[in-house]
Amino acid sequence: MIAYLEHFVHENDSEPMLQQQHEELATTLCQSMDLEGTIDYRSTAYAGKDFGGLHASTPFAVVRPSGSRDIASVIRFALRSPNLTVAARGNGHSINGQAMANRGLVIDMKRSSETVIDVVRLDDGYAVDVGGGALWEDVLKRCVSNFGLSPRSWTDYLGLTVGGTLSNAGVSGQTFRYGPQTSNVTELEVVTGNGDTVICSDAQNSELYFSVLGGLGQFGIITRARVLVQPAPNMVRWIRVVYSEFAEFTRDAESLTTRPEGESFDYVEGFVFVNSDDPVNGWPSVLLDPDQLLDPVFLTRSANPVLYCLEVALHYSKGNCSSTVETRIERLLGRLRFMEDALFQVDIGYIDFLLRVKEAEKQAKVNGIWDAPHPWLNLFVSKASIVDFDRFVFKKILKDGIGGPMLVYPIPRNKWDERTSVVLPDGDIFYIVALLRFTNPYQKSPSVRDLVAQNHEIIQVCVRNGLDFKLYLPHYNTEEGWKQHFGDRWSRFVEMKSRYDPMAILAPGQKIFTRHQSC
Ligand SMILES: Cc1cc2nc3c(=O)[nH]c(=O)nc-3n(C[C@H](O)[C@H](O)[C@H](O)COP(=O)(O)OP(=O)(O)OC[C@H]3O[C@@H](n4cnc5c(N)ncnc54)[C@H](O)[C@@H]3O)c2cc1C
Repeated sequence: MIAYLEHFVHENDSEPMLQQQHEELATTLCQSMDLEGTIDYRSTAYAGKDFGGLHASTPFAVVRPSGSRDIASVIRFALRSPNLTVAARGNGHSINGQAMANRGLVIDMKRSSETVIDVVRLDDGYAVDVGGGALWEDVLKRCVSNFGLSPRSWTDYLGLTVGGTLSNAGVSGQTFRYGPQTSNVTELEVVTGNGDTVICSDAQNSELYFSVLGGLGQFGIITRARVLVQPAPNMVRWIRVVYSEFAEFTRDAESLTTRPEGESFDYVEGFVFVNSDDPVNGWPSVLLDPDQLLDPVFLTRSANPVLYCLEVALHYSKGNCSSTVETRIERLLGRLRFMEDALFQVDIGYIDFLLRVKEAEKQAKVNGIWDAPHPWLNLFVSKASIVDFDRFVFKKILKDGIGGPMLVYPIPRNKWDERTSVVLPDGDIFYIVALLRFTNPYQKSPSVRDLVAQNHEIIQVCVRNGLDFKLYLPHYNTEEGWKQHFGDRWSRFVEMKSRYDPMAILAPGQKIFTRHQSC
C-alpha cells in the first residue's frame, strides 16, 4: 500500500489522476488506515491556501477524521511511509502556510467533530471539554446558551480553532488579567507524532503538555482541551479614548493592565491610528457606532502624525443598577489622561462584543478584502523597547497607516506560564503589536511584495536599533532564524521534538524541521 501511495506522491507529478484512480486510492487508503472518517484527493485546493494568501501548496490528500482514533491512524500510516508529512489544519487562518503540508496529508480538524461541550467541575470552578477542531465562536455560543458560562481568555476574532490558537498562545484584551489562552486550559488530549494518544496536564505527562502549548503543532495534534470558564455576563460597555502622546497612552494602559481585579476594566487593548480623516486609517476608525459623527474639531487638536486609542470594556449584567455601573466607569475613566472629549462609547451584548470582528469580516467579504492577501506581522515588544518602536516604526515607517488596525497594548509577563513553548521578550511587561494589513484588490495600493518587504524592513529596524522583541505567530525560512527566535530554549525544543515527533512528521508548514526519511 505504501509503495502504491509513494507512486502517486512522487512519480505522477505531470499526470493528473483519473477520477476512478482517485476513488480507488481513497477507498484503499481508508481501509489501510482503518478510518471511520473520509479521505479526499479532489477537493483539496482549500487546504493548500490560507488566510495570509502569500503561500500555496498542493496537499496529497485531505483527511476528515471522525475523532482522535482516526488521527492516530493517519499519523501511524505516515510513520510507516518513507516521507509523508501530516498537518493539522484548524481554520487555515495562518499567514505563512503554517497549516499546510505540501504533498502530505492535511487533517481537517474543523470538520473532525461537532462542537460537543461537556462541563467539568473543578475544585475551584468550572471548565469545559471541547474538541481541538472546535471554532471558538461555537464554543462561546454553546457555553453561554447551554450553561450560562464563558471562557475567560479570548482572541479578537473567533473564527479560529481551539487547537490552532493553543498551538500559538491566543491573545486579546483579557490576556492582562487571565493570561493567554494557553494559560486558561488545565488538560489536553494529544495525539503525538509517535501516533500515541496521551492525556496531559500540569500533573500528568507535563513535559508533553507544556511543549504542546504554544508548540506550533510540532509535538502532537490537540484533539481535546479542557478550557477554564466563568459565569458569562450579558452586557458590555465598550469604550475608546484617544491620546496624542505615546507616553500618556502607555502610562494609562500599563496602569490599567497591572491593577488588581475590581480596580480595572475587564478588557484592555489599544491601537495606533493616523491623525487624519481617512476612513480606514484615520479618526473614523475610532468611532464605535455608525451613527457617531466625527467632530472636525478633533482633526486639529494635535500636530502629531499618529495618535493612540485605548480601547477598554467593562462587563455588567442587565440586572445591575445603572447608576452603579456608571459610577464605576466614571471612576475608572477619571484616572485616565486622554484628550478632552475624545471619548466614544456604546453598550453592547456580551456575545456581540466578542463577535465584533465577525461584523467587520462580513463587510470585508463584500469589499473583497477578506479574501485578498494579508501580509500581517505580529510581534511581542518589551516595555523597554516600545518607545523606540513607536519612534522608528509607528511615527515613521507606518505614519500613513496600513489599511487595517495597528494594535499595540501591554501585557504583564506574570500571566504567562514560562513552561510553555511560547517565547517572550525580557521584562515584566511587554507589548503586543499586530500590524493587520488589508489589501484592496480593486484599488491602487502597494503590491503585496512591497508590504512583505516593509515587514522585513520593520524587523531589520528593530534588530539594527537593538530593540528587544520576539515574533508572535513566528515564521522563518532557515534553522538559524528559528534558533535565534528560541534562543536558549532551542535545544529543549529540539529535544522535545525528538521525543514526541522523532520522524518530524507534524506541521511541516512551520518550516522548523525536515521530515526524516524512512528506509
Ligand atoms: C482575522 C484573524 C484574527 C486573528 N486574531 C487573533 C487574535 O486576536 N489573537 C491571537 O492570538 N491570534 C489571532 N489570530 C491568529 C490566529 O490565532 C492564528 O493564525 C491561529 O493559528 C489560527 O488558528 P487556526 O485555527 O486557523 O489555525 P491554523 O492556521 O489552521 O493552524 C495554525 C498552526 O497550528 C497547527 N494546528 C492547527 N490545529 C491544531 C491542533 N488541533 N493541534 C495541534 N496543532 C494544530 C497547524 O498545523 C499550524 O501549524 C488571528 C488570525 C486571523 C486571520
